[in-house]
Amino acid sequence: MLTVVSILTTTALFSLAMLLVLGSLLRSPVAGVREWFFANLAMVVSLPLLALRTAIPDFISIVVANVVMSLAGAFYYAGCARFLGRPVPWVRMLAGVALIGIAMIVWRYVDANLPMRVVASTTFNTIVCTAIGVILLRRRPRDRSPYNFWFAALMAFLFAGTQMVRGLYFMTLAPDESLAMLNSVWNISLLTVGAVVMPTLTMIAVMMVHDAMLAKVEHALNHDHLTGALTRKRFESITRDLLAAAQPARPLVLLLIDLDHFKRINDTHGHAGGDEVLRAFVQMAGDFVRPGDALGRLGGEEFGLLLPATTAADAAAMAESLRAQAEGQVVSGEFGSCRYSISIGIATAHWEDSPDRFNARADRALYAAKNSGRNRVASEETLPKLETEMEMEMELPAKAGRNSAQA
Ligand SMILES: Nc1nc2c(ncn2[C@@H]2O[C@H](COP(=O)(O)OP(=O)(O)OP(=O)(O)O)[C@@H](O)[C@H]2O)c(=O)[nH]1
Repeated sequence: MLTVVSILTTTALFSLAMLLVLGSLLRSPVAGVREWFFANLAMVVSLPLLALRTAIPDFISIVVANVVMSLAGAFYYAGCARFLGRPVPWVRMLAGVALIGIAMIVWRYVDANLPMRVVASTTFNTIVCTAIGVILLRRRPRDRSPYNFWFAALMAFLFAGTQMVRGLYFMTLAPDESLAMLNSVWNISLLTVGAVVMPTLTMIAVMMVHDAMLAKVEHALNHDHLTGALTRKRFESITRDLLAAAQPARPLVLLLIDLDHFKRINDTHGHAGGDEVLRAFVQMAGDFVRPGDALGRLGGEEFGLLLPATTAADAAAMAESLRAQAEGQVVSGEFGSCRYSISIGIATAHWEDSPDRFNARADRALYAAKNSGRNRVASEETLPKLETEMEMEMELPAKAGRNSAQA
């Protein structure tokens, strides 16, 4: 038969297992793991102390055990806050834990009252668990699957609910110190629900940590480490998707952007100076990127900007303003300071375009922009029409050829 001791012992063993799992994640760079680890450690310490009631001094099994158990809730909340990049209200939480300690001392040594001790600890748990559910739902990252966050929040609300009901139930009992009231069917049922919730919350925390690590890996795979722009592979995959979805009413435009005379910048300011210019350009271009647009680094100093649902006229205006902004930008750093300019080729997707052909048409425009003196914008639509693929291939020299021809 289930007793308070058997429930506390089982939960302590669950928490120990989760502690070991969290231990394996302590070295991960994800914020919050350390606090969740301490939350479980507090559970592992406090539950046996509660279970040892009558076998050890009351001060340990009542005051210390309840304070440490309250710390578990506070640490769990702190883990969530840190995981979500929010400040941890340590002062308020530790004040709450101190109040629990005072309540335990008063209702054990001044006015012995077991029901009021249960009410005090369940009130604290209800508040902390509600706060956990709220922060998880309100602050969850919008670019990740909401599943873990809803799951954890529902568990936190379930725990808050059972704690509240348990507190209300004990409020109806007469002041007493008889442990028999702990073994009532009501208390055992509510404790059983509570017993699965804390280890489950930790399991979800582990799922959230894995998801956060996956997000970091995905970000590293899809973004160029120097500039933060999308990688060429990711950019090409977005191009394919957007091309497939493009319609005459929602034209797709590609800007191919190349920094002018970048070799000279490297030669004058060193490779580190060149890197700084690349970073500054992407940061500046980021201000032009609207939700749904995609900016990728396609090679050394060549970038692509995809503009879905954009007319050729709007794209040309954006390109011109980007060019003017680059021309006016002064990049400074340890290397000194320098100016740079960009050339831009524009192409609007045709319904029959393959990604390669779309790119080649924008590249043709970029070549025209470079050829006519650099620091310009050229649109493929304004160039003489080419009839065949072969003509396009002949028209487009390899980039190296283009550069040497223009140097
Ligand atoms: N600093 C830095 N330089 C790079 C990077 N990737 C490529 N480069 C340099 O970029 C330069 C590109 O030179 P070119 O292709 O000749 O082009 P360009 O000098 O910009 O000439 P145009 O494009 O014709 O205006 C080369 O010197 C590469 O070494 C990078 O990540 N950092």
